[in-house]
Amino acid sequence: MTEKTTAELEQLRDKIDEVDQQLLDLIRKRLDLVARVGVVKHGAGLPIYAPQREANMLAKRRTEASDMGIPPQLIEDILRRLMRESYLNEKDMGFKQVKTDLGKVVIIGGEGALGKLFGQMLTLSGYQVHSLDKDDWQQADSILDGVGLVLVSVPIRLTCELIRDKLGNLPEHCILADLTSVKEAPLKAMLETHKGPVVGLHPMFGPDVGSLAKQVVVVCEGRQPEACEWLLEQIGIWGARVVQASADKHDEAMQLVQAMRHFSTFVYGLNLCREQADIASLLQFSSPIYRLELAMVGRLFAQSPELYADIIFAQDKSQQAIGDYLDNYANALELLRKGDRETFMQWFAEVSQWFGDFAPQFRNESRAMLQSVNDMKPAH
Ligand SMILES: C=C(O[C@@H]1C=C(C(=O)O)C=C[C@H]1O)C(=O)O
Repeated sequence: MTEKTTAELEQLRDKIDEVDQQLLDLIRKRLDLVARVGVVKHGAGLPIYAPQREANMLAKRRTEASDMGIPPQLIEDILRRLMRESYLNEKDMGFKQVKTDLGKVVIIGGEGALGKLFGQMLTLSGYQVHSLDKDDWQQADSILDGVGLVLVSVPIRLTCELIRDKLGNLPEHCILADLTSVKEAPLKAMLETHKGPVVGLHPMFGPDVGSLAKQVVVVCEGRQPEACEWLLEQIGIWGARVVQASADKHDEAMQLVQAMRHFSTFVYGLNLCREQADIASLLQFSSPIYRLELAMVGRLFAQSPELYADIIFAQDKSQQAIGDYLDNYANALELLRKGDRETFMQWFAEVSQWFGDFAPQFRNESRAMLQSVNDMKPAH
């Protein structure tokens, strides 16, 4: 069905089209300038992401927007979206190589998605990168000859055994690092197997990020941190923030951040499936927050069962965290069964108070997210 229109409306729309074309010209101009920034940064070895510059620029544009009767949040949204594009653009220019006399980088599991991403970033930074996968172990000696960094990026359940079985003979100066999402056990395996520099890394993002700008990489110190410093600087140049943590603290946080989170998402999906929910009609009735929630649950099941089984089953201690969740769920369900609204509201207030300033902060952050979920809804 064609939409209704009038001659006057069409005239105005022609003018809007002209303005949008001017916007395109301006965006092209901005992208070209950003590409030149990429070249300059590459030459000077500067990080792709410049938070101070962004904050200053956004503050100025917001004030100018206000003066012009434009909502400041509108220009901020537009600029943030453009800046996301800048990171991708600047990335293609390559990055400064922090360590020029490293020798080879060998990524074990370099054909996996995360291994590939790190391989790409290292190659863009001028390193000679080789991948060593399942079928390559006969040629391991030649692949590992002259290696300066070994990056282990294999499924969690294989990591420790692989380190112990295969990596006992690395050159003493070589850095041994891993990208596993638990840290205590792999770090222990690396320290026991290799005598040289060791560092544990956990990239807190999936392989589909496009650019590392603003992403977080957790770093757990192993041995000879001074020998690993260049690697952290290199990751910083890719735009990521390096967060130091002890392996046990990291793993403890992961019980909630990963194991519990993914497990409850899994159960949510399992429940929808077993209840035979009709997703298409749920979407029709969905509010933005429900759409976002369904998207977060659904995206889990678009990925590999092994990956999530690995993360959830990796730590025995996760059972405790997940068990506690079940207890709280059962207790809350009991209130519902008894019709005890009073206690429900008391608990609610207790949690609100405990969230403190985070509660309003999250409310603001989620408002912007929910609005963009609504913007992205397909036409019906
Ligand atoms: C273009 C730059 O790189 C990044 C992108 C920016 C942008 O698109 O305006 C601003 C700051 C940086 O995070 C820059 O540093 O100026």
